[in-house]
Amino acid sequence: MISESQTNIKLPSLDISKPLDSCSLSSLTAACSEWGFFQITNHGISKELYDKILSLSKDLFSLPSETKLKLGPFSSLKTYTPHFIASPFFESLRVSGPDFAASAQDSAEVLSAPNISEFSEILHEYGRKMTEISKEVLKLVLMSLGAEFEMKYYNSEFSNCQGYLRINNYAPPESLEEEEEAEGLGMHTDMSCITIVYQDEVGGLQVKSREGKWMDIVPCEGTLVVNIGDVLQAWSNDKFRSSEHRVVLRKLVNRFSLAFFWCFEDEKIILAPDEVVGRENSRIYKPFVCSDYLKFRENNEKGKFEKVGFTVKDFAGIE
Ligand SMILES: O=C(O)CCC(=O)C(=O)O
Ligand SMILES: [Fe+2]
Repeated sequence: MISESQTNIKLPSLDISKPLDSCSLSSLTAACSEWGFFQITNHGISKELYDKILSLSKDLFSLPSETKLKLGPFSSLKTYTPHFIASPFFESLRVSGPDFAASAQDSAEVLSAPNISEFSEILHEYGRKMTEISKEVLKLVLMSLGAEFEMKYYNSEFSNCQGYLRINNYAPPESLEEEEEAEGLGMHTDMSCITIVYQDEVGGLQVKSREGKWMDIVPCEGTLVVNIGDVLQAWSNDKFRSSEHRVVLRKLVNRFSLAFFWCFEDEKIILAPDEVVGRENSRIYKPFVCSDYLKFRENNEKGKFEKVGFTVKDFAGIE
């Protein structure tokens, strides 16, 4: 169990329904390099949509473990991560794009879920919307390097990105005392380009500062949390930071989140363009194939999320 002092951080909140002014862009630049986290508003995902996914997903998560394990690590679909893999208090269902409807339907059918077509339709809608949001947000992140970077590199480097969603269900141990916390999801970095999280009002998401202090990312209604992943950190030659983060749970409070990962295609060769590195800086990473890094992480983690020492720098960093 954890007991450390935490502090809140104030991340910029960008209204993505209108063009960003130069002030917002510079706060985005600062947030991407300092925290690797920022927030977005006016994204078009309604609370109703989230609540519908929550209610349908709760039905699935409340099925008996034997049923859910039909989608478990040893089944053919492998869309379900049971308790005790990432943490004892975490389970998750993966819905993959680009055909989110088909992916959701396949899992729901295996579970003989009660509302298969509703589940499939609602995830189609969420996946489609998050795909559009991810593209827009990635463009903004590139613009934060300078206006020309989006024009130059968005189409050539990022147009084959793909998304997948993790529906995360957290339940703290019953034995937890009043002031105690449990790790719902251990410290890790994401392997994506960017991740967009819809967290509920419970809170518990924390990011590690450069000084090693855990900081709370306090939920705010209507606001999604965006973070930079490892492959974008490498592509940006460390101009953007893929920060370690985790989720802590408090007594008797369940938590539910939707994490959407926007990733390079498997065969993508990740290499920071010279212009991104900049003449005055040296190159930090060797070129690498995206799926080789994902395999490196999987093999080294033995099913776990975290483990320091297996970062993109360990994998492709130039000494
Ligand atoms: O549940 C959350 O808020 C974050 C989840 C997360 O970090 C992840 O799934 O990678
Ligand atoms: Fe994460």
